Amino acid sequence: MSHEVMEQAKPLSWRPVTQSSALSPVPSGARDAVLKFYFGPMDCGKSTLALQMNYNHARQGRRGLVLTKHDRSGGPQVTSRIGLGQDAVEVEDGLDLVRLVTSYDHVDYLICDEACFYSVEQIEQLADLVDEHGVDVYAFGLASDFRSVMFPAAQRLFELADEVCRLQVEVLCWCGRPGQLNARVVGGVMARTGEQVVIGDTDDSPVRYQVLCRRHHRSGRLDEGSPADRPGQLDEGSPADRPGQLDEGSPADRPGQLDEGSPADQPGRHDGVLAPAAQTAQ
Ligand SMILES: Nc1ncnc2c1ncn2[C@@H]1O[C@H](COP(=O)(O)OP(=O)(O)O)[C@@H](O)[C@H]1O
Ligand SMILES: Cc1cn([C@H]2C[C@H](O)[C@@H](COP(=O)(O)O)O2)c(=O)[nH]c1=O
Repeated sequence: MSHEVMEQAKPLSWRPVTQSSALSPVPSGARDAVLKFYFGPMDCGKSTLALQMNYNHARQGRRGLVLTKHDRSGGPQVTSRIGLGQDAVEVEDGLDLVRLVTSYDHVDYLICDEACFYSVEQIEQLADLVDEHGVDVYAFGLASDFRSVMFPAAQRLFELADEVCRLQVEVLCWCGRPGQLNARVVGGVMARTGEQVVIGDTDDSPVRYQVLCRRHHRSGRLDEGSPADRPGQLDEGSPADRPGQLDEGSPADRPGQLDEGSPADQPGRHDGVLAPAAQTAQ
């Protein structure tokens, strides 16, 4: 273990258990270790839950490490929009997580925020830590990017985790449906191509992210007033465009009934930053 890694690896969480706690102390190795992945769109409370879980494990006398990569704050920390924060180990490219953890005396659990940005190799190392070292791993992150394509690390977590859990704290699309996917909005237009990783927020920056339901992520409609940005997609006038207003006759209402000719009908087809949809809405 290099000196540099040891320097990074300070944030070991542990608190003496006190009588006033409602939570019982938990002995190390009380059960099989687990790999859990909590996912959801931006702003759905992933980092908040990560910090809460760290707090609870630590106050039950367990020793944990908090890891992150590319937190919006720019520092090696986990920050939540609700105002909580905690120093963390930055998971640099090439950091060996097994070596990191085994350089400590004893670690019961890991909190891994922004796990979607880790390498696939690092996800394998997390599984090794669970299976061979009895360390509980709680990973948090986006499942998919702005194109609705899975991050490689998230995909590996879906494949390997003992449990995956979709978080939803009523982060809604503008239409009222549950927010599921993140749009990247560049100069007011939804991007369909670009770098997979661009750190940002859901504020009103020139490059920002917006949480949408699947329907409006696919059609590219960013608000009630804007028409869809893809040919053949639903627009404001369509009865199928609001929850509870589904029109049985509309081809877009049913999985498997989509019109093959429409680019938006084919998952995985992302044809560039589309023109604002005045040109394309029906
Ligand atoms: N002032 C506030 N009061 C209550 N909850 C808040 C406040 N600010 C933010 N939140 C909560 O924090 C959530 C975002 O949490 P955060 O952990 O930053 O999300 P994520 O890591 O998934 O992007 C929001 O959905 C909201 O529930
Ligand atoms: C969709 C998407 C997001 N990102 C970045 C933007 C933010 O910095 C993080 C997500 O943070 P949060 O804790 O979930 O709010 O991911 C990205 O780089 N690429 C994308 O496609």
